[in-house]
Amino acid sequence: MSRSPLTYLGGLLALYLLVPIAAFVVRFAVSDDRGFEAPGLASAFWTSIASASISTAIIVVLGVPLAFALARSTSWLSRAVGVLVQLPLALPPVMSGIVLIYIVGPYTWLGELFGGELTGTLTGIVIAQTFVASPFLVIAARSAFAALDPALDDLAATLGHRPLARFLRVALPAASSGIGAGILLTWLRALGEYGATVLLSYHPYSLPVFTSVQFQSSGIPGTQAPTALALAIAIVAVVVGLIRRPRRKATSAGSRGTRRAPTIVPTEPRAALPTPVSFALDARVGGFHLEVAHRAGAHRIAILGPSGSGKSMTLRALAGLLGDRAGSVALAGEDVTDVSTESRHVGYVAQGGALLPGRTVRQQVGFGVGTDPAVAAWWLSTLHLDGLDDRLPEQLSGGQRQRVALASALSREPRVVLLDEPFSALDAPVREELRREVRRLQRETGLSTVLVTHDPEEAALLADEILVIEGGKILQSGTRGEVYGRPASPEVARLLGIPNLLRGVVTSHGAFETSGTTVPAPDHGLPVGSPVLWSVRPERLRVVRAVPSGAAGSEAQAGVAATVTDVVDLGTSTTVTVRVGEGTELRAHTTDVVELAVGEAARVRWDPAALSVWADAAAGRP
Ligand SMILES: Nc1ncnc2c1ncn2[C@@H]1O[C@H](COP(=O)(O)OP(=O)(O)OP(=O)(O)O)[C@@H](O)[C@H]1O
Repeated sequence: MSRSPLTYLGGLLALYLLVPIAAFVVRFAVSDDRGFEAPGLASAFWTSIASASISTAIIVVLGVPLAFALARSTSWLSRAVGVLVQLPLALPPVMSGIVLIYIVGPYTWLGELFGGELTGTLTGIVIAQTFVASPFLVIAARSAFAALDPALDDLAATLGHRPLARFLRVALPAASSGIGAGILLTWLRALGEYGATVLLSYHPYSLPVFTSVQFQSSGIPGTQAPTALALAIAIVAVVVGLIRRPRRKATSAGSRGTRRAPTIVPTEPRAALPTPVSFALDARVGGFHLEVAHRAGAHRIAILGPSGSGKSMTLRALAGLLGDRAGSVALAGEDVTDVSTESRHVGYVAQGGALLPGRTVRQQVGFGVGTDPAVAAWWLSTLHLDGLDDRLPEQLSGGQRQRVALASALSREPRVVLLDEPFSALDAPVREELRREVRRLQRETGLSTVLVTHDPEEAALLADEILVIEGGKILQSGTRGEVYGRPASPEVARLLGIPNLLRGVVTSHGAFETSGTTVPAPDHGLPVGSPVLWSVRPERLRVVRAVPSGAAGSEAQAGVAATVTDVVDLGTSTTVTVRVGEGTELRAHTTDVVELAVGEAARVRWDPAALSVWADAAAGRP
């Protein structure tokens, strides 16, 4: 162990906490009369056990829903309630007893209603303990609920589960370890409660009150037995709290023994009808305004945009997760704006592929309301998940998790699947494999998809229609060919990842000048002298070795003179960077064998029709 000052400081506190207990244990061990025969001890012990258990049960039933509500809401009311319910922690317990007397004392309205039975009884002890111990559970459970991934609730909603089912079947199990620790702490606090109890119910004696009475009547020796009992309970409780549920191990198909799941014959889902998604969204979340509209012509669309552009928000709105005020949504022409998420029959694979904690792969894919187990089994097999049925999420690789998330969404036979950057966290080979898998499913099962991505290649691979968005607004939408072939603006070209985005000035209707070089271009209709931005896709450029002027015909001299500045061999293709004119760089991409070297003179050629040209608004001229 390191001997830093921190170790000594921490050790000092540990000693301070342990030495008194050790001193008591030594005295207790050598004592002749430990006082276990004292009248009233057993009754005080059982009174404390019973009252602490009853008050903990009350706190759990009422406190867990309260903690859930506090964790989910960000309203000022919820924040205020969150602070107020912690007050009994800050109030000295005796004062808690005093404030309680104002409500349940024998001469209050409530006290009289119950014939004075709310004080001086077991009920009184329970009331005192419940008041003092509640904050322990509420704080622990609220933290446990707040730590849950909100995507789990969205996932369960899109799988058809209503709010109460989501609370009971998703949130509660996922937060159970934090809540369990809170329950233990609450029970121990209730058991040890003295200050409020002594004011509300001096009789019957609880263990702490009995100990105090013993101390006053017979001094320290009479307190040994109750103290030893309390210490034993505390030790047992701490040990119970430390025991972790054994982690379930993955079991192979052959090792499940007699508890094998019934064999299900996989059944292919019904043929899916192409479901184009049209929408007109207008939603504000925080300070962000999403205003996007699209009338779909295809049933495979991609939403492409930079981080924070509103892609996920669009997908959440399509799933109904932003409520019906977020704008209108139609699936295959049918207006579903007023249809709740649970009934929309839209599959949703959240960013990172959220899976339900503590549930096996088989349970995950069968979790959707109304899911046919045979169809779920078919998707497990189709997505190559055979043999992983009994694995828990943490026992899966990233690619397997993503497949399970997809299988869960598909098993409910949704009309359309919303995929939020489904492959972003995967390494290149797995990403490539899964993309091909989804593409195959689109082709073979007629799967309708809305894909969110910031990867132009992925969008092109998995969608026929592309929406490019930025800042919550659509920059361009259209077919893949339209968007990729003719980016509507320099911003779109940038988001499509086209590296050759350059400035120039129009010199004639078929050309402009960039860095002292004349660039052949399509007839753009801009007046001579206009500043322009232009771009050309790297794969549309061809770089060839320069031949000495006069050594060959005009064919060899075609294109623009350039110098090779970099050659990157990517294995199956090559990227060549060249400098043209006074420092402008162009990047070319080719699958041909490249024999050029850095520093070599070259000529770069392109079909003028391959250039996109825009008036450079930023230059302040038309
Ligand atoms: N609950 C929220 N409260 C306030 N602002 C939010 C909330 N959720 C999202 N935003 C903001 O809305 C904008 C759009 O968020 P969104 O998650 O849709 O972006 P995105 O395009 O999916 O980004 P990324 O690619 O990084 O996931 C962001 O600026 C984000 O900060």
